[in-house]
Amino acid sequence: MEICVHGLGYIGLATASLFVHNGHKVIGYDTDDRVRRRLERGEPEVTEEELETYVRDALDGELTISSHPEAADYQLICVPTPYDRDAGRADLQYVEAAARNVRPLLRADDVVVLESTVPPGTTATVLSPILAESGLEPGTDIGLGYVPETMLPGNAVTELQSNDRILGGIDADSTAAIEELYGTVPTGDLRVAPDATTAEFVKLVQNAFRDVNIAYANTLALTARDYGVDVREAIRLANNHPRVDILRPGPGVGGHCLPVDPLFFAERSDETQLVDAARRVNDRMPGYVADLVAEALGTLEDKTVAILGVAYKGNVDDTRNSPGLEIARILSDPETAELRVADGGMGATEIRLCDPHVTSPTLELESLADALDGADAAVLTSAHDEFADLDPRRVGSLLGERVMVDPLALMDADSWEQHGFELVGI
Ligand SMILES: NC(=O)c1ccc[n+]([C@@H]2O[C@H](COP(=O)([O-])OP(=O)(O)OC[C@H]3O[C@@H](n4cnc5c(N)ncnc54)[C@H](O)[C@@H]3O)[C@@H](O)[C@H]2O)c1
Ligand SMILES: CC(=O)N[C@@H]1[C@@H](OP(=O)(O)OP(=O)(O)OC[C@H]2O[C@@H](n3ccc(=O)[nH]c3=O)[C@H](O)[C@@H]2O)O[C@H](CO)[C@@H](O)[C@@H]1O
Repeated sequence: MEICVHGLGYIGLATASLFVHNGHKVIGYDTDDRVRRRLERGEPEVTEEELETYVRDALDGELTISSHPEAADYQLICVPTPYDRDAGRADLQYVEAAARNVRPLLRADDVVVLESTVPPGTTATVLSPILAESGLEPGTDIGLGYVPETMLPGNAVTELQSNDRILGGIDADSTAAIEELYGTVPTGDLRVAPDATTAEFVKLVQNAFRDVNIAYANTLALTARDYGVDVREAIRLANNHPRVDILRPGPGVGGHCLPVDPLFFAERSDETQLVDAARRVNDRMPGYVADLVAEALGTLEDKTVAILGVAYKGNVDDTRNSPGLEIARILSDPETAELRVADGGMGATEIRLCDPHVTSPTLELESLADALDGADAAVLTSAHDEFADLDPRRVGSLLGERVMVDPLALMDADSWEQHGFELVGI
């Protein structure tokens, strides 16, 4: 089957490659010239090793990069859907633009599939009317539906090929046509939703579930502190119950899915208080960690803090909504520092950032040794494998003061304390 994929970012490129690897011809279109040029040269901007090889193989095969979208049996839309905080809703401009690009290419019986994460109802009420302006009616003349992507950054290829797929068409024929396409690739089970809106809802349900569960763990961390209880030990014990499975507290929830997708629920419902509260709890965590740093140092005035990890989680290079960067921002803001430190530190704290996975041209990152050299405290904010092996002797010889803030509990507390460290956890 011929497929045209709109959007060749993290999801679109992986999806295009998945179909190529399973015998389809895929035309890949991205509005960004730079992205297209790199791909035409066979150089995807992908830092996950396995995914990079997977994409390169597809580019060597039947994945053709085009400067314009082309007619195809299936049009797959994998464009960004950011959250517009001022407007308080999803920004669907990229989905709408892709729909307008698809419109003139449509032929009877073609099928349009949206994979981007969207508020429930988007396929039926936003995408469908734009496509209908072609003169071909979705559900009657062409197929239309929604298939969310659920692969985990850091384990992309495995999950791309093994996760169950939810799919929902706007009518039974659309669903059947979408099932026919996704049935050709090795995934887990195909799970048919009653309609596209349910499939959209389920994607949000999964991410909000995780966000709420992490918020619960973070709430427990804050509460346990008031009772002098070790929260990780408490969660470990609680999780022995057959129906309890609490996640891990940490310095905050980053990435561009978990901090954003739950907000899409609120678009057409006033009943999202629990999900909204979870967002607030998780958003509070970087500030809480910054407070712990200030508390451990007594003052932030003239202090130097090394933030180890600006990626939003371990072993990835994505810095979107990164807790580490947010902690750095809070600590380096003199006004915030003044508010946060009992004896009123006024000078901006010097922040040194280090991350072995991030190669961002816009961030000044230092080597581990430079970041730690003479610093008053280190804060471990991404669970990179490289940090798990940190040697307290080496870190102690570099740091000015032996203060290690470890909100992810990566370090063995006993061993670091034996080396004279004040190890601050949550
Ligand atoms: N990254 C993830 O882990 C993940 C997982 C599941 C779902 N999603 C969802 O998938 C969607 C895409 O996310 P992503 O991470 O791939 O984004 P991305 O920013 O990595 O890539 C999106 C690409 O789409 C291109 N684009 C924008 N408008 C276009 C248009 N009209 N036509 C063609 N190309 C266009 C952009 O230039 C960009 O290269 C989002 O809705 C996201 O929420 C992401
Ligand atoms: C339901 C689900 O699983 N969805 C996944 C999610 O991918 P993700 O990479 O965003 O998810 P996480 O790995 O959970 O990380 C998020 C943040 O939460 C922090 N965290 C995590 C666990 C914990 O116990 N305590 C924490 O504090 C962690 O450090 C990081 O900052 O969304 C993608 C896009 O929709 C999906 O495709 C993908 O399936």
